[in-house]
This record gives sequence, structure tokens and C-alpha cells, in this order.
Amino acid sequence: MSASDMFAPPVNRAMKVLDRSFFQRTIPTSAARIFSQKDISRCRLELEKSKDIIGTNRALLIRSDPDQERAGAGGKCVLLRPEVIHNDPTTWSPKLRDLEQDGTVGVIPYQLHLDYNYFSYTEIMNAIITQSETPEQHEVPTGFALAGHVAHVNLRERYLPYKHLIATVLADKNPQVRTVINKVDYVGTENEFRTFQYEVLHGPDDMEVTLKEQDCTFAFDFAKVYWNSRLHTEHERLCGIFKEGEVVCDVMAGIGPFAIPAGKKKCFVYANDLNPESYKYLNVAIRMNKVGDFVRPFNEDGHEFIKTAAVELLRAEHEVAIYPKKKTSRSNPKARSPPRPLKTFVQPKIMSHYVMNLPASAITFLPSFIGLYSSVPGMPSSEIRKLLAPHTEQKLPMIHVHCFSTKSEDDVAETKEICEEISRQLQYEITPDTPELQVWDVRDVAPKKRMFCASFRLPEEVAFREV
Ligand SMILES: C[S@@+](CC[C@H](N)C(=O)[O-])C[C@H]1O[C@@H](n2cnc3c(N)ncnc32)[C@H](O)[C@@H]1O
Repeated sequence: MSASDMFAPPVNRAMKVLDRSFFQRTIPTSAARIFSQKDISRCRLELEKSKDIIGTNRALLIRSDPDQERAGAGGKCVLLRPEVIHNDPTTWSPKLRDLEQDGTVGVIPYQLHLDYNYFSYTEIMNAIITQSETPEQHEVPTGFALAGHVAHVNLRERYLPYKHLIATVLADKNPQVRTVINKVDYVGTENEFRTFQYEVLHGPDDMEVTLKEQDCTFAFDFAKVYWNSRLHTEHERLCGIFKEGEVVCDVMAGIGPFAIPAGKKKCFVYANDLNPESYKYLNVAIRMNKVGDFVRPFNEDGHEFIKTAAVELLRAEHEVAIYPKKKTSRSNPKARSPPRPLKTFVQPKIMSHYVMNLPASAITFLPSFIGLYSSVPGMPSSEIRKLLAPHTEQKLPMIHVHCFSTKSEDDVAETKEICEEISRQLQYEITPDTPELQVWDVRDVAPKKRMFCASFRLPEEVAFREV
């Protein structure tokens, strides 16, 4: 038996309901009995260096002496590799021999007992699930997305007979997980709000989750709104691009994973979502994170919102003064006089960024940008142009639109295809060589499907086109 087989749990292909007590293994090995307590750490270090120590860092290496009397007196031993035979010094390293010769340790037999708590999720699964014939399906399902205490798995059909078992072991081995759900794929249930049908595999049907992202707190009902923790790097990436004092328009904001952190870094945010439940929890997030001065929630259709938000911003007068943290001092009456603001942020009249994270269809929202500034009631285009470069520092907004495409090594074909689709929608040519264009590879979503974010500056011709 190889060393790795020796540490693996016993196999049971018939198990359909988890029996934790089945997973027991006793490994006959050896241990170095340390005669004096003061030598424990030195012996451990030296035996580690000489590679006599047992090759697992999951089991406690220093144990009570197996002899009851010695254990009662505080006697300890260090576990050694199974290949070290207690009564055959030819299997010992020179270091172990030295330690034994000078009376520091004695080498004794030791029965190492492993149980369910020792084995990992993957080891338990490999012991239960029959390996598939095809090597690419060999792996046991390990992936899950976590939202607060809810783990969300997406099991292939072949694993469905084991679904409750998988969920229970997953929860056992991940202490933050209380509920495990499986996405149920009924054809046609992918709705516009991007919520999904699910079944609870383990734990209570409690989908009210609280979690943190980018140091912001979100509390929401995972069954009613869209949330994907796997997007956290994309949320961070775009928020990293936004600058303090800029205006960001988040057209499909969900519960605010772009909007709330952007507000926290003192961007003015127009955050919108069509799902009334998302709007509700967006409001909750605004309150919880105290970003009400900077983030305004809306519950409209994004097609319209792209235009109405731009017009509303042109007319809005809003500024936020930041005050030093209050100090109340009775002895110093001056402290009661109104403090002077540390800084005042005046809301600009033009959006700096539009974010559109609805990858299946966001590109088709682009026609809403055609003539964005050409027909604002009561405001001629000439007046709006004066708010923009070269008259001011303000440029037309960057548009960050998410989309799906195919997968290739270098994304060249995908970039070209995405540019062509943007051009079709705007009736204006955007190419991979257009200045400021970036097509960012966000993440793989399926074997042949990848999510991208195309960023480009709204062309002047499009914004002021007469329609
Ligand atoms: C993929 S989710 C992204 C949410 C959020 N931005 C995030 O990163 O988690 C897309 C969101 O678009 C919203 N949505 C769908 N159709 C919409 C529309 N026509 N207008 C505005 N929002 C829409 C959905 O309710 C959903 O919250």
C-alpha cells in the first residue's frame, strides 16, 4: 500500500446517506517517545529536518504517550513515518539513531487513528462516488459559490444521486456554510432579473444572507435578487477605475456591488435596477453603508434610464460637504460652533462612467446613447458642449458594457466580434484600434463561454447625433 493510499479513507460505493462513523482508519506507525518535556520542540524540529516525522500536516504531530501511566505524568511522543519500524534501526535516519543512543527518545509502535474529521471533502467524495470512465469527468464536484452562509452548487446530472450527501459533507467541511442549494435548470426559468430556481440540499431554507465585499456590507434575500460572489474581482476592478467626485451611472446595479463601494469612495452614483427587490435591497445597502449622500437609487428600465439619468444630472444641483469627525467638549465652548467642512464635493453635470452588467443583453441597450445630448428639452446642444472638453476638463462618459462571447487563447477574434456588435448597435465604427477601447476578459462562465467587459468612450458623434 502506498503512503497516500494509507492516509485515504476506506471506500464505500454503496453509501447514499452519509454515515460519518464509517470513515475510520488505523495506521500502524511508530513514534519517538520523548523522555524529558524540555526536549519536545527540539526533537520535533530535528526529526522534521531528518524527515522521520509523519508526512501529514493534518494530524496532530505531538501526542500523549500511548502508555497510560506516562501520559498521566505528561509524557509526549512525536509521530514518525510508517516506514520507520520501531524495532528495526536500519529504517531510522542517523539523527533518530543519535537521539535514541543518547537517551533523548525511545522508538515505540504507535496506532494512529484517523476519523471523519481528519479526511477532506475531496477524499470523502472520492471514497463514495464511482469514478467516471471519461477522464475529464473524473473529478468529484468541488466548486461552489458562497453568498454569506449559503453555498450554491451546480451539479451535473451524474452527481444528482449523491446530491444530499455532497451537500452535507460540503457543509461539514466548510464551517461558514449553513445552507447548500442546487440550481434547478428548468428550461425557460432564466428570467430578466437573473434569479434562479433552486432546491435546498442541506440546512434550513434561509436565503436571507449578509456578506461583505470591498469593505461594504450587503444584506439581501438570495432567492429574490441577483448576486454572484465570483464577480468580486470585476467589481473591484471597475471601482478602482472610478475617481473621487466623478459621477457613475450603474444601469443594472443589482443590490449595488459597484454602486455602494463607488459611493464609499465618494463618487456620485446613479444606481438603477428594474427588479423591485433589487431596488429594495439597494436601499438597504445604502443605509447600512451610510452612502446616502452619494448614491441615489432608481427602479426603472435601463433603456430609458440611460437617457433620463443623463438629463436629470444636467439639471441637478448637488454637493456634499465632508466634515471632520465630531468631538464634543464641554470645557471648550468653541467646539460647539459649526465646524468648517474638510472638503466639498460638487456633483458634475456629466456622467464619467456608465456601467452595464447584464452580459446576455447589455450591448442591445447601446442605442439609448444615440442622441443622448442632442435633444435635451430646454437645453441646446451648444450649451451642453460648453460643459465638455475642450471648454472644460470633463470628457464624455466611458461606457463599460458586459457581454458574453466565445473563448480563445488570445481573445483577438472575440475583441473584433464585440467591436463589430458595438458598432452595429451605435451605427458608428468602433474597432480594436479605437483609442481608449479595452476588451477585458472577466471570467470563464462555461467550457466555451467567456464574460467580457468592453470599455470605450462615448463618441461625440453618437452623443450629439440628431435623431
Ligand atoms: C447580472 S445582474 C448584475 C447586477 C450587479 N450589477 C452585479 O454586478 O451583481 C443584472 C441585473 O440587471 C437587472 N436588469 C435586468 N433587466 C434590466 C433592465 N431592463 N433595466 C435595468 N435593470 C435590469 C437585473 O434585475 C439584475 O439585477
